[in-house]
Amino acid sequence: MKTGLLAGHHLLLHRATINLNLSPNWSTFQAVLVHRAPLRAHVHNSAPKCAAFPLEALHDEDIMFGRAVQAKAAEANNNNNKSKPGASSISNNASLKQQLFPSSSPARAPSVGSQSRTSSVADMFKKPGFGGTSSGAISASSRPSATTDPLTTRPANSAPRPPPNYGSSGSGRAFASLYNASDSFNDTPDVIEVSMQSTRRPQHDLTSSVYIEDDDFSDDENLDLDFEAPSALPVLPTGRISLEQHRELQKQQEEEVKESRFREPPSGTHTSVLSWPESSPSHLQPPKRELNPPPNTNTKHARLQDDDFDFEPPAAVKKPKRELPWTMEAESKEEDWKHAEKYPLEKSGYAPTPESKPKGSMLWNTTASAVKEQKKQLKDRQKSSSVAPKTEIPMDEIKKVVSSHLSKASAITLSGEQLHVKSLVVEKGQSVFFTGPAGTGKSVLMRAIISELKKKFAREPERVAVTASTGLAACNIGGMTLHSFAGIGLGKEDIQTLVKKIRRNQKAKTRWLKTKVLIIDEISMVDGELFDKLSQIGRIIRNNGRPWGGIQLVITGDFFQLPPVLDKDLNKQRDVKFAFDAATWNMSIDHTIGLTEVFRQRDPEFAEMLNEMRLGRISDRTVKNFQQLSRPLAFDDGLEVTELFPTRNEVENSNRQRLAALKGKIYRYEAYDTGEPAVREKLLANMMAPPVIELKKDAQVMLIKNMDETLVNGSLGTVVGFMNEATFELKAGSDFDDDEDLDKKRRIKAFTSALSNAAIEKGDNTEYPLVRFHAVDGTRRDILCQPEDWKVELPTGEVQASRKQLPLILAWALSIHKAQGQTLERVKVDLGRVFEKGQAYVALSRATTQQGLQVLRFQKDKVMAHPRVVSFYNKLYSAESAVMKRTKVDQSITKFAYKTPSVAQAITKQQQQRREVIDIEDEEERMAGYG
Ligand SMILES: Nc1ncnc2c1ncn2[C@@H]1O[C@H](COP(=O)(O)OP(=O)(O)OP(=O)(O)O)[C@@H](O)[C@H]1O
Repeated sequence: MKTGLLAGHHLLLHRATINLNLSPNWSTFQAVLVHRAPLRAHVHNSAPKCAAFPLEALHDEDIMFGRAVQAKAAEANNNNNKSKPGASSISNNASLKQQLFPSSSPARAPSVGSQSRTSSVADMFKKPGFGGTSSGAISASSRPSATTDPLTTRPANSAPRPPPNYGSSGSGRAFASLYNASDSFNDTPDVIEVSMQSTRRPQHDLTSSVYIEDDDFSDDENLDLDFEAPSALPVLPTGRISLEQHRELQKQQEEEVKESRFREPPSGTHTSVLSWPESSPSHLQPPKRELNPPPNTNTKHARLQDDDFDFEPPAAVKKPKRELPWTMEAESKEEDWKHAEKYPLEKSGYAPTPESKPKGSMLWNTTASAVKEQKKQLKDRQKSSSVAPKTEIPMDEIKKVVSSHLSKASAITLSGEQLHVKSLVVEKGQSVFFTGPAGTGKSVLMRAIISELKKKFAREPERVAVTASTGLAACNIGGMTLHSFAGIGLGKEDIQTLVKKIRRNQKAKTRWLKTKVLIIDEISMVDGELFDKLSQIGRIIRNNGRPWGGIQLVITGDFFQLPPVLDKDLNKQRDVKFAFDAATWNMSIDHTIGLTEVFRQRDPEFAEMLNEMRLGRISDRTVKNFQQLSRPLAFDDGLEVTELFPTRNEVENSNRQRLAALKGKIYRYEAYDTGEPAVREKLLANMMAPPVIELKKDAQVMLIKNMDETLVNGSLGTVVGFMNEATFELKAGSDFDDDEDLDKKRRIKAFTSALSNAAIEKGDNTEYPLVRFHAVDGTRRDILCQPEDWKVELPTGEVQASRKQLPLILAWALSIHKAQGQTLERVKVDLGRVFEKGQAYVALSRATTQQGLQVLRFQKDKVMAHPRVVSFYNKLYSAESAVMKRTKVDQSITKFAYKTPSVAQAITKQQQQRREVIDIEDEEERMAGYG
């Protein structure tokens, strides 16, 4: 239905651009027209290449870019203050604060942010490349490649870009690398309320400005309709209603439908708010009274996700059930059980009080087999009542109690700088790159952002695309790889071919069109060429001249960690190209933010040692300290040391030996794979979940799927036993704290016993590992690990292979690659075989303390930082420091970052280090030696 609407809108657009004498009643058309207007304007101005511009001549897109900016410039020029050079430099100072490391001064962010955005627009327009007047405080040279040819990049190892001119500021060089904010790329408002005669639109005569080519209609559906649901959607009745009430309601709705169908639009105006594309006319009416608001179910089962209980349809839609779950089997729908199987406690979500039976189940309406079934149920119920208490238990209460018992893990509270980033992304809709040393909470922050964005776009989940550079990292945040998102396969072809490929792939195309926010995790492993390609593809597929076609980017990672994996065949000729080397990097991001508070290592000395490693500037003292960490680790609390190796073979050997050394029965779990046998094996070869996993009691394991906020991919645990689901529920029900309400204990115990019986009767007696996890917030949680699904999607979007397996791997040993992103309390690293830049830093920075770290064969020259990465961060830090000096915000930063004395100390040290970095001009040269 939606597709039909999309195509319809677009068709109207074409009609409109040819002939403006269109019916004014089509509000949706107006919105589309406005949305597309800048593009059409461009099409006119670069007319002869209308259809071919994105594919044949990339520099034409710059023109498009320029045109879009020009339109904005007209607005900006109206504001004299902003366009005067003096005013520009003042606002640049302000914008500098905001854009460099705005996390440093969150309190100032809102006002400064708005100022900076305004000034940056003005500056942007003044660039010669954009066709505006050119006396801006930022010279065009600050972004030479952007204004001439966005895809022409300088050679990987060439000299840094020429420093921009910031007037009197001596620190402008750094500013260049960070100067990203630009209002010229602002999103048009989501709800567009505009007249056809709007003066805000560019002064183009649309009737004569458009060249329509034969194939111009071929991508009619390629519209990004940024609809916003009307503010007043009807609320479905959620409580029980009488038959009369129901009839009354129905009548009322029918009348409304009739009315709205024949209602004439107000005459003399072409302005109207977009309607929800899939809504019936009645949806445009104010909401009906809510008869019975749904119960507020905030508590969760330990294994449930945030919104698990949101699946429940309103009571008026889904028939409330009075029977306890184990008596419902015969009549429950397949979906109910699927869901219940996944989340056992969902079974308890039934209303306890009798409900009037639906028509079909009345006695006089019932078939003989149904009567038989009812008798059976009655019998079952009587049987259960020998276990369950006589009085029926309110299931909501049970659910609440069980959940509160099981989810004891408390959520992490975000720090000030993390909150600031979240607000920039979620509330202000800015494109942000947040970075920082290992352990500064980038992943935690990203998870929080994703969760907020999912809430924000709850009605249109497809608006948020969660991706990461590698499958492993993607798995970590519940997303897909950037390649999969884009539908480009390996992405080796040129842009033109890739665009064709995507257009043939309906799912990928839809993803590109629907996505409003694109999350990219572990950016350090994204190739710069790929970044540029995707930015261009976004512009083409979405028919939008802004970078990435106007998609908001949320990017994180630390370029000092693992670099992109080079394709041995294709990239023999060139050095690694980081995402920040991409020609479109600066223009794609509004804010670059450095997180400074290290959470993983609370010991300032250790944090400093790691920071030296990160920068590749290791003092003799630090070398000595690391060498002293070669002693063996010994603990008697059951948690074993995790060994990190550079290669997979080393990892497998180590795990095999450790398992063999354990006594006890082996439990073997074979994966259930699907897919064409010919390709299945290959596709599933790199999957984190192994084809077979053998476990024993006391085996050390790592969770490879996210369960909730604190039990995440990477959580380490120990197998404490094996049991079936029913036994586990029984344990959960009986194993309460002493201070729990006795009555509740009794109820839960009764409930879980009954559940246990039901499961056994169902014949589900498989024993799964019960794992005691060490959650990321420091709590311990016992989880019965049952099989989960992993899927491999082809670029066509089809699932080509899947695997069902326990979400566990043996974790005495891990590869450094797999360990990226993890926090480990006991780590042993042998640096002897480290071969990649950033590898040693990733490995050692997994540890939380020196006491929990053993390092073998530490050599200074094994610790390599890429010189261009060093240079990139030098610019960030020196730019930030310049702002700090100029605005004297040091004190506020210290205050802002202050948490505990030890952390404050660490922060102060980091600040000192940052200032040191400013003065190491020759450091880059020294670093080049590592190349
Ligand atoms: N606001 C916070 N309060 C308390 N602990 C936090 C906070 N943010 C992160 N942490 C903890 O710090 C540790 C590191 O967090 P996280 O893995 O998100 O860091 P990171 O920057 O992604 O590290 P890396 O770059 O190594 O992947 C985790 O144990 C996490 O629970």
